[in-house]
Amino acid sequence: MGLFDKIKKSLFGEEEAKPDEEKQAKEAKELEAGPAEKAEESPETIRAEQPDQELTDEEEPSAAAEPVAGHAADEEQAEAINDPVPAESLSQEELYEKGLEKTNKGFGARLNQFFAQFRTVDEDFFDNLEELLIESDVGYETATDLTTELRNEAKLQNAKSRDDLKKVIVEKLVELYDKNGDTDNEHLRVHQDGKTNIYLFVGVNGAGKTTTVGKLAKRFRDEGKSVLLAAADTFRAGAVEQLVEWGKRVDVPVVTGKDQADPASVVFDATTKALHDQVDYLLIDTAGRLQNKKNLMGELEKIERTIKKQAPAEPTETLLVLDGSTGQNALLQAKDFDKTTKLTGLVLTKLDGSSKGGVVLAIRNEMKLPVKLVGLGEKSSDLADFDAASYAVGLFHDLV
Ligand SMILES: Nc1nc2c(ncn2[C@@H]2O[C@H](COP(=O)(O)OP(=O)(O)OP(=O)(O)O)[C@@H](O)[C@H]2O)c(=O)[nH]1
Repeated sequence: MGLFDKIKKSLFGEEEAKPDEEKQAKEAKELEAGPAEKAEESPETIRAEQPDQELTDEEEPSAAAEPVAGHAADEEQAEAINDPVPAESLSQEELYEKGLEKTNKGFGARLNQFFAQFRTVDEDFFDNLEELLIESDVGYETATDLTTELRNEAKLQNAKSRDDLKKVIVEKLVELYDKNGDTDNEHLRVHQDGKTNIYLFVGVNGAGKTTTVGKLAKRFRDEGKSVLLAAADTFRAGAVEQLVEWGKRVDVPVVTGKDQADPASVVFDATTKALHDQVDYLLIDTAGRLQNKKNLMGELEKIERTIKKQAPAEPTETLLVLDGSTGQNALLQAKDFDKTTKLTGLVLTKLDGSSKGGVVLAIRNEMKLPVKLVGLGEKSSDLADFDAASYAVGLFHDLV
């Protein structure tokens, strides 16, 4: 189903589900019911060799994680990981709608309020709309483009009432996202020749990297793929344990190093193992860092070099994980990280929180970077491929 068919269906309703929708719903169901949710046996934890920092079997794992900004306490995280299989499986549209409830109450409610103030569509209306869009973090350029397009469309469709324009806004948002896209880089890249796919996850503290790696590992395991995780976040105490816990839950081995070990050495060992064992996916979790701290960013460069040296290719994906509630700062993060490690896409997490949502458009418009995955909750099943139509409709479902 095309993007606009989806929007139309959502806006105007449709009696019958189309075949690909049914397929999506079925796939979602299968994903939820996947066998890997409860690991019966602990998978391997592979300790990376640290020639300079030998670790004996007797050594205790690091102390419990200090809560870091954006992090729940350990028990809460364990609880989130141990989510029961939901009684009712959700289709992608339902997952978005449920996940975006809070965002919708923020951004959508503000738009609703705005529409309630204006009865007629005049210049004043468009000026105020532009302001509201800028405040909603879509970015100045995007807000201006969008308002110009809406002005033209309003003329074209002879839309005089505010209600006429509500639907046009959603359509235009999706069109704008689509227009700035690169059709060859919309979804997660996967090697077609059986080579190991290496996904590197980067981002600031607490953005949701470890959680995303865990959720994605579950998805691939449920698809019957072989997966290896690399715990290259040796900086935050507790991060390694958090990933090992995910590994146990989704039955995937994890390569670890000692706390404070050189993350590049963990990546080296993990890449060697992944290539040797010909696993389908190697997912690398890295430490959170401030994008403006040179030495930390240098560490990422080293990790990237390590991968390239071993697998004479780029990482298949270098994904920047962004907290959806960060607003305009997300755009700055994307620009800074892109300078250090060439990004191939974004993961937008915590959209179930009160994210302003608009920043997706700003990043897309300015950096031409696609959002590939979205986090819509803390459970292992709360991960979806980004879908602009579902996103826009989820954002505005009270509005339309
Ligand atoms: N509600 C919600 N919470 C999320 C989502 N993704 C991650 N979280 C939570 O956000 C917190 C931080 O997530 P992590 O995955 O540990 O973040 P990180 O980027 O690995 O953090 P560092 O290791 O410090 O760099 C945890 O409490 C997660 O449970 C999401 O999509 N929705």
